[in-house]
Amino acid sequence: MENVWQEAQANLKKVLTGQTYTTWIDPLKFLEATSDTIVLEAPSAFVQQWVTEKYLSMVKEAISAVTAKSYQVEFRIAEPKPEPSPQPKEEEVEAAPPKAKEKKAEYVPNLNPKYTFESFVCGASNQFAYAASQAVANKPATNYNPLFIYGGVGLGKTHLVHAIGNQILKKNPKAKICYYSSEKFMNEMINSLRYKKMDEFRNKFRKVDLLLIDDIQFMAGKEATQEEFFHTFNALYDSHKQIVITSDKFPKDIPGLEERLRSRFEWGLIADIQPPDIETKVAILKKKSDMHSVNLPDDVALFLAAGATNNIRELEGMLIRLEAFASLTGNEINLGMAREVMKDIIVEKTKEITVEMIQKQVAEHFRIKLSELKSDKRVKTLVVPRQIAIYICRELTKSSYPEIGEKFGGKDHSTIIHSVKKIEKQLAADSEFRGTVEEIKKKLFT
Ligand SMILES: Nc1ncnc2c1ncn2[C@@H]1O[C@H](COP(=O)(O)OP(=O)(O)OP(=O)(O)O)[C@@H](O)[C@H]1O
Repeated sequence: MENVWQEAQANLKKVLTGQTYTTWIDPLKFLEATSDTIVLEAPSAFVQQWVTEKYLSMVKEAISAVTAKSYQVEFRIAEPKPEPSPQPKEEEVEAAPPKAKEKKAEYVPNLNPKYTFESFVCGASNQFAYAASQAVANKPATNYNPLFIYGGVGLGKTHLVHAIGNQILKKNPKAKICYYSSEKFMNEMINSLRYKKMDEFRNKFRKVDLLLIDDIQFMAGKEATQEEFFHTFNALYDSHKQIVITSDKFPKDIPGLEERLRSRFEWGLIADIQPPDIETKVAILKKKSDMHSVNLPDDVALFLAAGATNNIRELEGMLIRLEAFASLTGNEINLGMAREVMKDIIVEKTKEITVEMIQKQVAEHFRIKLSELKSDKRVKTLVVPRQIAIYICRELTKSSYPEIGEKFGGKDHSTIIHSVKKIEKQLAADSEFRGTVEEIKKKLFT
């Protein structure tokens, strides 16, 4: 299987820019494979996170192109070297004076600069967590300490936590900020125990201004880690330093979390992130495509948002797949391309939409009878809805012009073509009209 990964890498090299390949794909090493999963080693949690977010679907596709079978891809972070990661070189020099050590690299903030408040789309589902994060970033360790953000997978917890860090860093470039996943906290603690460096480990965390701990639920059941974290928490809290914690669950619902930690997590503010509504998903897609300087038409954004799960990471994966396809083929993104590229991913939703559903939705929207919509009556109040319905049928179903004509009271295909052209023209010229058509389509998808 190692060969498979090498071949997949070679294929990815052909489609990615040199820098992207060298930075993200080349460092991934094959570790092992089962009948349905390939495990790769990432050199750091950051690389793992980035690849998962940006290139996972491409990686999976590259593997399945070689094996003709689809595999899950899992990552393992490379074992930390005996010296803890943020300042390995410093720590090798045992004799170096402690102050010099601390100044140099102890608090190099491992924040993703792209995760900022500006790049975060605020909607009804995440408004509370967003506002709480901004409050903390503007006045750390004042009102909301700790800030505990919880929500389902891929809903933006990590993004918000980095945004807090980035914002604080912007105001105070010397701020000592430490972002750790609870897993990394545990691994580093184990290593420090093993190499008798616990004092260093403790000091590092206890001197920070802002401690960001992601996915605290992984500490569940790990008593020694919780004990250590408990002391870190107390030390920081007592010296009025801000702590931000994320989890996939409310503190009370994390099994195997010690009571004393749980109660501390409830001392500050607990803010939840709910699954996004369709408008927020569309807004996120539009923002991400703008950031990539890619033109994503509204109807395509709506199609992706309606077909995606609530996990924004998956939504981003779809966008990246589409962008990659458009760039590799040299074509503009449009709805037809999106349906083709997503056909294995968004199967259900596209199949569901039928001519009958569209007719019903349009008739309801314009408050006319279904029989009137299909009739030959030439009054404007019927002609426009009819043409809109025909246009949407052509766009969202696989029906041919004659088939659509048949379902609109036996109209011939030239009438159908004329209707589609008419609507296309009006869509290009009239934004209010575009809004009406989008609204009808949105109702069909939801
Ligand atoms: N509201 C949003 N606006 C812009 N991007 C978002 C938003 N919510 C999530 N994302 C993006 O979705 C991706 C996944 O988000 P993130 O990693 O923060 O989720 P998470 O809740 O921490 O997931 P996990 O539970 O797996 O740790 C990131 O690329 C992030 O930028």
